[in-house]
Amino acid sequence: MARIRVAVNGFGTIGKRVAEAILKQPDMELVGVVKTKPDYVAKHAVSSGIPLYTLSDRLDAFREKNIPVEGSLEDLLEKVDVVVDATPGGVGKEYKPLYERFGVKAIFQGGEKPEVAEVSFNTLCNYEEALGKRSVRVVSCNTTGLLRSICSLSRIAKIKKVRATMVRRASDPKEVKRGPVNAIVPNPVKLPSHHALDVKTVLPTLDIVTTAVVVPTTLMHVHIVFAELEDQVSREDIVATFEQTPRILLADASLGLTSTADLVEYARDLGRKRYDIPELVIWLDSIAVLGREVMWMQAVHQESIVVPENIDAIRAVMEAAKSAEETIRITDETLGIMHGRIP
Ligand SMILES: NC(=O)C1=CN([C@@H]2O[C@H](COP(=O)(O)OP(=O)(O)OC[C@H]3O[C@@H](n4cnc5c(N)ncnc54)[C@H](O)[C@@H]3O)[C@@H](O)[C@H]2O)C=CC1
Ligand SMILES: O=C(OP(=O)(O)O)[C@H](O)COP(=O)(O)O
Repeated sequence: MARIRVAVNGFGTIGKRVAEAILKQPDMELVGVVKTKPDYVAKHAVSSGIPLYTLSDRLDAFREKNIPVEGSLEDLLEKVDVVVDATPGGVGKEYKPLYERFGVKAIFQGGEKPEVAEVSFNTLCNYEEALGKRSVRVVSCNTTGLLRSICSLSRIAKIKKVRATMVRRASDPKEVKRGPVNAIVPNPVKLPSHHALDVKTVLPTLDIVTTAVVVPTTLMHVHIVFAELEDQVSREDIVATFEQTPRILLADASLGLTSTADLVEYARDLGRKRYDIPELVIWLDSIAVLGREVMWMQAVHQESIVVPENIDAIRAVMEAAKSAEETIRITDETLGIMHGRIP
């Protein structure tokens, strides 16, 4: 069968990771990526063999810097079946009419409003809703983390309600203009935070409320989650469910995995590129059951958690895998994504 021809528009934190993940898929071809700036990232992409394109009014800027480009975004869209839009939040919607004009299916990111796409997406929760769609929005990193654990828990229990607090990282490591440097910032002060609404774009009937603060770290987000279940479920069953769910790792604090810094150090020890952790990490010791209430703490590596979902979304819109299980098997094997306990 012919491989799915894919473009990536926007080659930043998410775009470069998704592009590299596409290169590892047996059923996909990375036809090219679009960069706006003729900088070191563009030069490195070229030297890594990634075909580079730019916006039509930027071609000269690349030539002036002697960075070879294959053509414009429009040239690239002529050649592909799917575009992954990884431009900054809100920019993707500006491109939507162009993608439609070229008859190219589009995967958008969580920084876009839900209306940008026909469906908001998380593989474990609603893979089949995205089958054959023209546009899909992969929800943002915090929402992806919440959805993974909620949909895992839903396998063994009916969830009555979820209340969760997001402790958000201040910026990604490469960003130099964001803060706070020395404060904890309610985000927003007026409750609730937007994350629950985003979860509801995938699970519309779930009773969920979220709050958030931003803290001075770049490594990962941390969530403190409380769920009330319709029936009582044992801690053992909850641990077993998380343990058996793809893309969830359980971290054992008694082995020293007590913070996001330890998780990142472990990813470094694994030799993972950019210390990426596309798995959701749940602290084993934090999982507690009080009657029908369950609580746990989980960590989200914001730069990489949505990468596997982007790959699955490509398969979904092209109907190249009929079920979540089928796409997860390929994506997780090719990207080395684990589940179970660390280590
Ligand atoms: N960084 C994160 O933690 C996460 C980000 N997201 C979402 O992913 C999307 C992308 O975010 P990041 O990768 O973090 O942003 P980024 O700023 O790292 O990357 C965006 C890239 O798009 C380029 N760009 C800017 N304007 C463009 C245009 N008009 N056409 C083509 N390219 C353009 C920028 O130069 C940059 O290379 C956003 O919707 C964001 O909300 C989702 C999950 C996590
Ligand atoms: O935390 C994130 O999004 P989310 O809180 O909407 O899930 C992403 O990392 C992007 O966050 P940003 O808008 O602080 O760059």
